[in-house]
Amino acid sequence: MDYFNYRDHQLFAEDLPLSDIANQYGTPCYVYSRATLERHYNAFSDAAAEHPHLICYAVKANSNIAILNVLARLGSGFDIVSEGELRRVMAAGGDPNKVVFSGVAKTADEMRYALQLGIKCFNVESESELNRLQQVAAELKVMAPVSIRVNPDIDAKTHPYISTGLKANKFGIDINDAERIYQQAAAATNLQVVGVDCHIGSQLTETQPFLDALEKLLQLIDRLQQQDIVLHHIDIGGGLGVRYKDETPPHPSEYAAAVVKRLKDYPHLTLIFEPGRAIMANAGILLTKVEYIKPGQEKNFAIVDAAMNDLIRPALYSAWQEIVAVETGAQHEQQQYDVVGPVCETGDFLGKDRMLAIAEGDLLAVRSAGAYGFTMSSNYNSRPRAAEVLVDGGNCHLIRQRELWQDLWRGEQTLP
Ligand SMILES: Cc1ncc(COP(=O)(O)O)c(C=O)c1O
Ligand SMILES: N[C@@H](CCCC[NH3+])C(=O)O
Repeated sequence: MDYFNYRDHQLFAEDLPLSDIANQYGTPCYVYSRATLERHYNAFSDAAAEHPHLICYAVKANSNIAILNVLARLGSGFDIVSEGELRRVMAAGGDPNKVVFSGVAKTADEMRYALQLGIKCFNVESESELNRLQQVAAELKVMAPVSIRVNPDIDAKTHPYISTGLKANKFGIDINDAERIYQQAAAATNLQVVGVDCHIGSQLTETQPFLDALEKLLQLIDRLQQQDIVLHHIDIGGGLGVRYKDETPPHPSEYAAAVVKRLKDYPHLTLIFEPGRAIMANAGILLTKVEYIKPGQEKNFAIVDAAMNDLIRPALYSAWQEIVAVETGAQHEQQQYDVVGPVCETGDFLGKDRMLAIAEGDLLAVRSAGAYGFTMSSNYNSRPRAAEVLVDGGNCHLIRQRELWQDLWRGEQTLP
């Protein structure tokens, strides 16, 4: 259920027809629904209400500062993976004290910036990173809050490119080494052990792998407690999947409730979630226009003005996202199309073998595009990046203007 629904054969975003948005802002254009993202956030926080918790929205899913600001107003914290993301959180009015810093390659400069702001904790992913953090914190004469991101070696049963909790993945510290690293952290002069963290993958459609990872983390917490290393929070990462086609992931409230239930004997442990996709994917669509219809012997192509540079998920993961006509009133013949973009790559498609009743000039909406859509977009083929708008009831706000031609070569120079 979302706020992108048809009224009289016209697809709306909340109370606005998408065709009006296309007229005003042009295409391709990302359109987000404030009510949808707020509802998703609240589903997590309501279900976890009885346990101390913090939702740290994963900024990488959609990092527009208007989106971050909406979440910050709800009390959200943020999971970041770079100084750029942290700077966005600050620009959006986020609270640095609710920021957790993940990522396998934090630089000394990034650590310095985050320490000066006073973030909640560093999710440390290797022994070398721990040593570097100690050194940087010592230089600044501060204590760095540390949580070890453990790799629990659990199969998230998702696409291999987005599975992160297996021994073969680059993420986190092997759970079997974790105790030793915690002892090292506890003994360090400028590190303060505050928590434990894991993130086993993205687009998970079952609760069980999360509960299996949680179990391993709790066992580790118990072992650490026996060594007088007491943790204040447990961060179980993000990764909850959404319905793109016919997947049946648990609802955020069901998932959060299952986790909270398991933590009832750990009332002192604050529970942290790092959801990205579950909050944003179905809160956004990519609006695009059919430029040409190109019939063929083997395939019909609907060539649209959005491309893999705008939305790379189909090209990168063979991801399936629903594509629908924005207006369904006209009596065009229904045909099977590959919906493709203008980029010079055979892999440039948004969807294959889709039944659509459309004509040139019609608008299409690619659904479930609010997460890992704009943030993974590029300027390939010198295509300015799309506009982004946020719909709030009957109002529409331009939250990122379409890039201008001169943005394409900003910072470049010809030889003297
Ligand atoms: C450390 C970390 N936390 C949270 C997320 C958010 O994941 P998702 O969008 O699947 O909820 C990711 C990305 O997978 C991540 O790498
Ligand atoms: N970008 C991926 C998910 C990767 C998650 C990042 N840790 C996607 O679109 O599905």
